[in-house]
Amino acid sequence: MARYAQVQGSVALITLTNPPVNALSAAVRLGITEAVTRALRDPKVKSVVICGENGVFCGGADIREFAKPMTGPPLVPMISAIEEGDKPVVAAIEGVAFGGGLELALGCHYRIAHSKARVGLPEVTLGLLPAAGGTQRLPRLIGLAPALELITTGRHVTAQEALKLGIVDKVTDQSAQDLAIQFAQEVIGQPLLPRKLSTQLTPCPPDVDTILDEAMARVKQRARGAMAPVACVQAVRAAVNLPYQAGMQKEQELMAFLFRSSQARALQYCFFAQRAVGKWSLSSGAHSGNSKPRPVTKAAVIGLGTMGRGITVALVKAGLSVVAVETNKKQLEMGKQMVSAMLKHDAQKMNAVPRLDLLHYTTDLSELKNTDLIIEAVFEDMALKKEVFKKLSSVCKPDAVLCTNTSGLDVDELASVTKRPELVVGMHFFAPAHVMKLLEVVRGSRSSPEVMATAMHLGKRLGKVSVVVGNCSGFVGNRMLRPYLDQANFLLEEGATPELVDGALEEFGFPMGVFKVSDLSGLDVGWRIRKEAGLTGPNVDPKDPLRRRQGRRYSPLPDLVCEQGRLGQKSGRGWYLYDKPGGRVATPDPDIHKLLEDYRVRHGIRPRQIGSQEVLERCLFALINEGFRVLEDGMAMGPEGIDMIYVFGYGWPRHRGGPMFYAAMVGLPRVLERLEYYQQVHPDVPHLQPSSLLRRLVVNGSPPLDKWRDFLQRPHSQL
Ligand SMILES: CCCCCCC[C@H](O)CC(=O)SCCNC(=O)CCNC(=O)[C@H](O)C(C)(C)COP(=O)([O-])OP(=O)([O-])OC[C@H]1O[C@@H](n2cnc3c(N)ncnc32)[C@H](O)[C@@H]1OP(=O)([O-])[O-]
Ligand SMILES: NC(=O)c1ccc[n+]([C@@H]2O[C@H](COP(=O)([O-])OP(=O)(O)OC[C@H]3O[C@@H](n4cnc5c(N)ncnc54)[C@H](O)[C@@H]3O)[C@@H](O)[C@H]2O)c1
Repeated sequence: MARYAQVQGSVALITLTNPPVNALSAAVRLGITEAVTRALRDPKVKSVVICGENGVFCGGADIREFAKPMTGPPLVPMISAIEEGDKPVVAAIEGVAFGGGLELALGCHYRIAHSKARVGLPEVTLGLLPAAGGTQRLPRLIGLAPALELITTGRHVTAQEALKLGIVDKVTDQSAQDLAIQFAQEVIGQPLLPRKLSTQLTPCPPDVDTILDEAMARVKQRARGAMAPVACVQAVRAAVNLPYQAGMQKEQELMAFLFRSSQARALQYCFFAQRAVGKWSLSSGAHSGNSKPRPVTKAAVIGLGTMGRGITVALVKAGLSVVAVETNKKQLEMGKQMVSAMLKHDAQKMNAVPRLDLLHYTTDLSELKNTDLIIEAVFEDMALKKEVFKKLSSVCKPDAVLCTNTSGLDVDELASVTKRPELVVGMHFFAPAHVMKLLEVVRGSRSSPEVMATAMHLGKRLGKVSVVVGNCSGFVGNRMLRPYLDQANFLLEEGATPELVDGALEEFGFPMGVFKVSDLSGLDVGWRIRKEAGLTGPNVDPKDPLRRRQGRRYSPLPDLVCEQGRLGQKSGRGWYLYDKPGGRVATPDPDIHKLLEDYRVRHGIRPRQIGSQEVLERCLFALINEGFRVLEDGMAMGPEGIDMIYVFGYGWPRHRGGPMFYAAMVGLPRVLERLEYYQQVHPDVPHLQPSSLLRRLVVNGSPPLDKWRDFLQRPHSQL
């Protein structure tokens, strides 16, 4: 797990060998410890180089080992032995030096990086802190403020920035290993003490307390209940206020606390779940390993509205040439301007040239003859979309992949109007499409494995977390959102206010509560959908009472709000009041409180005190319950997919792992018991009726989440 060689006569070369990222597993730590001891003891060795195999220095501690009892030599004494030795040790960083990997490099006396390498301390993203001396050595090396920023965000840093910050000593375009071997010979005999970071003081500006206090305020505001960023600041404070050994003690204490936390478990689960969803499989036996994506170099986007613009930007940024088609001349002009502005803005940030040359705009569908893949993003109207798909089917080359960005319409119905239903697939982006990382890849009943592979591969090229989902109304994310929204509205009827509901959800960790999000997206969007579904407007069955639709409880409150012209941020008024149309700062609105009071009087509802616990249980457990139904219906590959959809598309706090992980943490019996309770109180709300999968899991002793698949009656039935 660590290879030892003597090169150039006097240099010991220690190579970490644990593919794919040379994580510091027990065997690697043992290998390094033995190799370093040998090098330090051998009188013929005058200096040492540590590098990693296959162009990767080290991806840090082996995260898989965190769930098991600790074995092998610990990292801290291993790194101390390197630093304390009397021979210069040079780290040759290629690929990445992350987490424990960078901490190992910081224990070395010199660091040389390849120009394409990246370094960083991403432990905070796993609910931890750098606990192999990173919080104590990095501030001593680069100063308080930059160290705080890197450790609390976990940001990856390029070799060039690392050189500027002083994290590495040299950057090369050639082999970092070769340069490190040469360098290791040149520094033999030079004083080592100034290179031993543990012996140095953290350079402190006069306003050190202000910097630390501001950093703490920043992480608390940004982290919304996440513990690791707070602990990171506390550990770095120790690097300023305490001698090295005492600082290390503090680092260990904080790590011990975080290591056992449910937040760390949730974040580490997210790390693996994010990777697991990329490895899709279908019930036919096709999977990511045996299905080849088609080459896509030229793409097209139909409709340059909100979504089309973002999708176009995302495609161009990934280097694809794009034909953008829009029928409405005004929209085309506006789309053009906005796409160019977004590309220029992005390029400016990256110090690059915007690739406007990759774009071609047209109003004519016949210009799509040579495109490999087309993404339709016209209005959410089945008849219109069918017309577009029919045309695409005759205009495009026979093997072109046809994708729809519909939010929830039937992909099979669209496929049925084409001559190539096997080449039709849903690519459901989230707004703004060039920013949001989630992509639902919707499998129609006839979508071929090759087309699934193509959509998933394209998602990866666009930098998305792509999740395969089944073709049901609302797919997975929007389908689960419905019971959540319903519960929020029912809570208003029963006595809550928008700010009470949002407050509880924000306290839980959502960046915005449900009513603030609705104001942001525009209340008319849902209003239009409800009208089309016959839930409000002229198509309502006259026999339905006002608060009942299609046999179940219905809250007309959102419709009443829209009828008053309150459409959300865009009209300056929605569930909240804004300073102007388009304003972003929400303030509670007495008019909404009055509307709610009048409504309750009109319907004879006695308002009651509603607490945060009820808000969370009713909104979140209803959503989770639908998640179990999604699994049961075979619309998702597993709970990991659902969780990644919510973390990357709906603002679910990552440190709570996603709704299904959260249910497992709360305990399935508890979720079931509360759903049963609320269902008794609200028998007219079918969403609260516990799913049979949830019941089955509880009856079977609530197995861990990775075993839930064994309890599905029709695993992967729709995929
Ligand atoms: C009390 C205890 C005291 C401990 C002391 C603390 C020490 C330290 O402070 C803690 C840490 O270092 S925490 C660690 C801090 N480090 C980090 O947070 C870095 C985490 N890693 C990354 O950011 C990315 O993987 C890379 C950028 C390294 C590569 O990206 P890429 O090229 O797109 O590739 P990819 O698809 O991403 O990964 C390929 C495969 O490798 C797998 N794997 C990866 N890293 C792993 C790890 N550390 N481990 C295990 N496995 C790891 C990954 O799951 C995948 O497996 P699969 O079975 O094939 O699916
Ligand atoms: N807005 C969102 O948050 C969001 C999120 C995910 C998915 N979606 C889905 O994406 C699709 C587009 O939504 P949007 O919000 O961008 O709509 P939008 O109203 O902003 O834009 C639709 C555009 O399509 C154009 N168009 C209409 N018919 C056309 C045709 N035949 N050929 C070319 N262009 C045509 C319109 O002129 C308009 O510019 C819908 O299916 C919607 O459900 C929307």
